Amino acid sequence: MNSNYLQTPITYLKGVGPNRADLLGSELGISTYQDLLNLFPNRHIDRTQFYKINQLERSNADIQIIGKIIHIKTVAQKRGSRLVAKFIDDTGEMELVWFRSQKWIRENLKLNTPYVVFGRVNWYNGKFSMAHPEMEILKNQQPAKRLRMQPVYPSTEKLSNSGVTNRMISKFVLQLFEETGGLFQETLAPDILDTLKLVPKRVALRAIHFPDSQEELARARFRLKFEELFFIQLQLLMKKQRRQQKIRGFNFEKVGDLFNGFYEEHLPFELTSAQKKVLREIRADLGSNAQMNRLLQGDVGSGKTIVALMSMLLAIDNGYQACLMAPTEILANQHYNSLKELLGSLKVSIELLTGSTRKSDRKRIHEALENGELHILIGTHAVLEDKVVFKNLGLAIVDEQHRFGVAQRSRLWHKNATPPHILVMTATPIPRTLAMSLYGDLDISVIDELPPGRKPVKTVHRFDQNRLKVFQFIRDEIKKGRQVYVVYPLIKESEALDYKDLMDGYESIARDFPMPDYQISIVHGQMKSDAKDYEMNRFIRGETQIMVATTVIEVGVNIPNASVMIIESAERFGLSQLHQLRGRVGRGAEQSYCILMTGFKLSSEAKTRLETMVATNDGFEIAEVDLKLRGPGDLMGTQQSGLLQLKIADIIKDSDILNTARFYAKKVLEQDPLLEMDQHRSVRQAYSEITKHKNIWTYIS
Ligand SMILES: Nc1ncnc2c1ncn2[C@@H]1O[C@H](COP(=O)(O)OP(=O)(O)OP(=O)(O)O)[C@@H](O)[C@H]1O
Repeated sequence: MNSNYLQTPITYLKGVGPNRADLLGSELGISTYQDLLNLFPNRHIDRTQFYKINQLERSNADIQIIGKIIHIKTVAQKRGSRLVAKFIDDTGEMELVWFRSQKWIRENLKLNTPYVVFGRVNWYNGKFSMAHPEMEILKNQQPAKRLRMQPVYPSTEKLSNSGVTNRMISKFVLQLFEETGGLFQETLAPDILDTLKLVPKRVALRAIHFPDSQEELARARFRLKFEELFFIQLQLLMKKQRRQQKIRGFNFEKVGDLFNGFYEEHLPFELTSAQKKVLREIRADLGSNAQMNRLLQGDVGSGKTIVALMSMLLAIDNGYQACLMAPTEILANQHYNSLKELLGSLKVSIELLTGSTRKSDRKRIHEALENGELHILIGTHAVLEDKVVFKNLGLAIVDEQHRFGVAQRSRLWHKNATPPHILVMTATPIPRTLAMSLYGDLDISVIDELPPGRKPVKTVHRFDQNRLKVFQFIRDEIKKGRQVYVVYPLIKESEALDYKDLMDGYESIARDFPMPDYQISIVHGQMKSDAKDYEMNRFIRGETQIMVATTVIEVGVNIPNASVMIIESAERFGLSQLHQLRGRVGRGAEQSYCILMTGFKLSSEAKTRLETMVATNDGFEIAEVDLKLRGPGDLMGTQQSGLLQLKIADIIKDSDILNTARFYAKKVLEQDPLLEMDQHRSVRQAYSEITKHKNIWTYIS
């Protein structure tokens, strides 16, 4: 059947008509045959199973029982009356109850006749009862012909008042199968179907709506999940393939004097083997003639900065410029300072460009970039402005990509006629399955080892009541020469309130830690950036011992002497944010501590978050829990990707299917990069429909 047929407006389906079509459109977003076909049921009610009355439990929903009515009475109650029937089977008795339309029911109910009753069971007044059951007379010991597994469509339970009922949708879908004959085109290649024993498309579509058994439903679901993930992977791999074939990158052939000189003379420590491995991967990319698009994942404090710097040196050795873009001014500043320090006496020019760079400096930087005198530019998104023109940008590094989004990444691409190599660094560990579906078009490197000698941060959860003890602990640490962060939550919607929390907190800390013995810095989002810098720098230089801050401090700040992180109202933070914050300590040789402060009242999810933080320091483990708690849609950066609006597969639970799908998508493309072979005809057709409609579920016919 051709795909145009399925684009027929739903109003033409028999029984729908314009009014219901409007309702379907407004309530469920269904406007074509295809939309209806793709409205997969959330679940099915299994009408193949029967209960006995003595098997009932207090809250059985959607169950059916065979029995008969032996007695009917009307019971008066405050408002109106109710009809009560005594219903028995060979194991016990229960009540069937009606509150409305009793006359008609009373007249039609038959005594001592076998019925199948269906509905939700309640426990009321010491008895089981079922209100307003669906009823059907049992003929020849068999229920009359009906669906064995009844589909329950998404939202229809909520919508029953709007006139869209579940029964109606299921009738329309049946009608759709009738009109189309259910002859939907296959979309997968025959050998994949064979090897994985997948059911054909038309069978799967029928069975996802109207299965005859649980097994049939499971096979249909598996096939459709596989298909969904397969085409997502195929898309990502095709994109990557196209990039590698078409877009030639700058070729950084040589490992020159700067890189070698730095490695031999300026490296302040031995690289970890994970850092070395990642550098090898990056070097291989840069010298491969293809354009690099690599995601560098490394847990907090794993040492990404040095990897970034050495990659930039490779660019400069080969006559190109490099830039590093950070999400906040504080971070850009910090990168600039630490890179400058690492470079020491090496002959490399480096500048910082942010929103607060003075006009005259800005002009000088622009000129030096254009004439090629400037080797490395560090900055915020100010780097993306059109006025910023490079002579030959060879490598662009983006720190903390989720703050930038894909659109900004692509602006970097267009800074040259030939796109620069791109390295995206993130400290938010992304579980592998998710990374694969999100960044399948990027290559991934992981620094999975911390520099030696790091002691894991000790994390504890304390209630606000114990604040005095916590303060005493802070005093002791400060006495030992350490520094302390106290962080307050910041939630955009109530900035004023947050600000008040922060200021109250600051005052109370100032009372308990009075000058001149203690000096306190404060940094928050509403401060001007030079004031922020001033306060930051006092803390960095060790002039202040306590830093009171909002989450502006969250990413990337590197002050090894700070060894205590107090997080106020810790229940208000997400897991990955808590982990990021904790990552600000434990960066030096001293034992560090993270103290999560909360009140007594905690939701169970908040408890899980706090327990997870106390139990582990491993960013990947934390990311897995986070993903389970919040779902992928919420994970930073995934919203824009659009890739995760999965219809049937679940990126976490179906990670095995995802891996299989990726394996086969790869295999198909290795064999047949342009999908030209006969055996891939169905895949090719489906793929071109997807790219046309930008939605993998519109090609389904
Ligand atoms: N191989 C190493 N041996 C010893 N110390 C190292 C090593 N690599 C990095 N460091 C030090 O570890 C600290 C953290 O490194 P860096 O700031 O690069 O971490 P990061 O990966 O950027 O972490 P974050 O994402 O939390 O900012 C720095 O003080 C750095 O000098």
